[in-house]
Amino acid sequence: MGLEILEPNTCIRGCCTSSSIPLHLPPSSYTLLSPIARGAESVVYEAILDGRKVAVKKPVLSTSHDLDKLHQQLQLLCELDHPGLAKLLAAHAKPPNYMFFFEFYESLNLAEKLHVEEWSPSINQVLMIAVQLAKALQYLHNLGIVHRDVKPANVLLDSNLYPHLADFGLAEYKKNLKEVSFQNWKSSGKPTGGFHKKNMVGTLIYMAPEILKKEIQTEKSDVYSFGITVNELLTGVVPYTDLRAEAQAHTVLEMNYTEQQLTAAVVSDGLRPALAGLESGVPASVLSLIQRCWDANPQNRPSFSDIVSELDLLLENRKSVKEEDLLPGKASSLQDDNIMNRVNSVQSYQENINWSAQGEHSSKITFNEADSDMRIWSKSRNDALTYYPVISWGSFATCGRRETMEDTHFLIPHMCNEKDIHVFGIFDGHRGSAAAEFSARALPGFLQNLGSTISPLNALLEAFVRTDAMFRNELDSHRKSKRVIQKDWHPGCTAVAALIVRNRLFVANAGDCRVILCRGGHPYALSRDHVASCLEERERVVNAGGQVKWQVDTWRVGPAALQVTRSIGDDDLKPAVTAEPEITETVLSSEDEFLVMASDGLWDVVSNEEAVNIIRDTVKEPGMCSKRLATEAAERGSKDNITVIVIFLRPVSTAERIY
Ligand SMILES: Nc1ncnc2c1ncn2[C@@H]1O[C@H](COP(=O)(O)OP(=O)(O)OP(=O)(O)O)[C@@H](O)[C@H]1O
Ligand SMILES: [Mn+2]
Ligand SMILES: [Mn+2]
Repeated sequence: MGLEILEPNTCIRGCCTSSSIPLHLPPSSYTLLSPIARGAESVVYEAILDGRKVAVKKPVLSTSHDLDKLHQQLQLLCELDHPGLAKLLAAHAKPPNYMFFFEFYESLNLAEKLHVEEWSPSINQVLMIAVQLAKALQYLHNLGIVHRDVKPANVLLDSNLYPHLADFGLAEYKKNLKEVSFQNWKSSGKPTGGFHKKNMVGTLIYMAPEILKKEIQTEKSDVYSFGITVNELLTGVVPYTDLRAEAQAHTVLEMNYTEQQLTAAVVSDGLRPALAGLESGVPASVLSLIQRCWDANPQNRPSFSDIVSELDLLLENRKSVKEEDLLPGKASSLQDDNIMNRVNSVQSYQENINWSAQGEHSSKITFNEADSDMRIWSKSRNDALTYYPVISWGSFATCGRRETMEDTHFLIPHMCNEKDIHVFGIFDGHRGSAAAEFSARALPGFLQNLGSTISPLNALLEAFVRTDAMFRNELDSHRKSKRVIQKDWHPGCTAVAALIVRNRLFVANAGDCRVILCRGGHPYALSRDHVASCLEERERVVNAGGQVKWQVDTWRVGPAALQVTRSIGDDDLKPAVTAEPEITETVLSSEDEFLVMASDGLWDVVSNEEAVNIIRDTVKEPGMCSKRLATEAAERGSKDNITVIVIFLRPVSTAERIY
């Protein structure tokens, strides 16, 4: 088998030539099958060429500039021959159908492999891929070529999971780089991949600061992108998202960063993706290499020949442990497997800790002394004269546009079989859902146990504080028992609880969930948002020894860059980020219509007034009202989890229920 080269083997302009790659093909020699990818600048098809499966890239040509670019890319591709680069087999370089025929790489691109297939490579697999990529880039740089679009989506894997760098759409000779304006770059630097969820900024996240600053780029810009890519391989996390890294959730997440904000943070604040953790078994030398690769100053970044020799040396050392396992595509070395197995089992255990059950259990064991028959908050003598609300309740919770659900809630009407005592709560987790899951069980448990001994207000206060202490305690003991290995994992949650004891309503809040009361048709906030943008809270945090900094777009607390200033958990930020709630007490009367409790996913996009208005024209059924509010918030673009509880405080007429 072999493709015939028809002389003269040049493109129509005569600028591209090759002695080995055919540059025009008779239509009978190939068959286009289905498209496999559609970019802004090309469509890639599966195809058969001379009996063999290939990938055909058909550039979108809309301007003469596109044609110039195509010829430039073809000239470049004709020059290249390296096992780490996607191999050009043939081209059709004549109008009207310009096509590039590439070797077909069957195991997806690295971005899909990591984030769609959720592949987690062993450390040795990462190192193998890194060194092959580095060699391919070293080869390019030696030819004076800068790739300028190094990212996982442009790394194609073959059946052995051996990487091949593809997509030379932005590649340039270094000597021409000065003439390439940022404008050109930007127009083709579009986001890739359907899995690339909403607030991601595509290619931007792999771009070196000097490019973002629109300064002149050098081959060291590829080194930066390489560093980001290798870290993504190790963490499995799309840079600057919390896709799979609970540990960094609040840092960049709340975050719906705009492109400008992210750019500003990368350029001026030195923001980088969360570095892979040592505990995952990554050699420290690799972490240091990644950090040098993404150094803000291009001159401090190593060259690819430095990178290749460092990685080769490292692989050599690991190889001495067990020879044959280092072949590409094969399982990692024994030693590595042991580490990885341990890590994996520990990680899965960590994920498997049932925080809800732990919460339930914790609130029980500490209070076995409490008498379960004791009545909570028993009536005083003149209670007969007071107004009692007649309640109905409902809730709706959705993870919205987020990948994971970190909100939890509980509904406990008629607590301890008391017909006029009810309690409801919402917890909005961050850096994972552990704290929220734990608290949704522990907090009402504590409250019930405390009910027979102290006032409702003090019981709420105590329940918050104890839930927090108990959660941090549990987390600590899991850390000690090595069931939680990520030492830097500090999950937390905000919490709000509404306790109705006959005609008295207590709302306890720590964080940015909110409760409003509709009284006489008007909304009244019964809680205050505890966020660092609130001056009073900021001062409280600072006085308690915490650090508050303006970061990117708002005030944030501590290295974790938390926006909330009170929470359960977050043990890295205690005591400044306190779990002590602010509590309001309201005496209910016949004027009071309903309560709306919700996580910030609602309040970010729906005002108190709007919430009241929406309920006004919704069927008077609390579950429906909750759902309506959450749906409205989602439609308005809330990017967060949304939990809503609606509690009617007086009977609604049948007519109102229907209309
Ligand atoms: N040789 C190949 N074998 C298998 N799949 C391929 C091949 N070439 C490209 N693809 C698939 O098509 C996708 C797009 O290819 P490529 O990056 O070259 O095109 P592009 O239009 O420049 O894309 P981008 O949107 O990244 O600019 C790749 O991510 C890969 O999934
Ligand atoms: Mn691409
Ligand atoms: Mn491209």
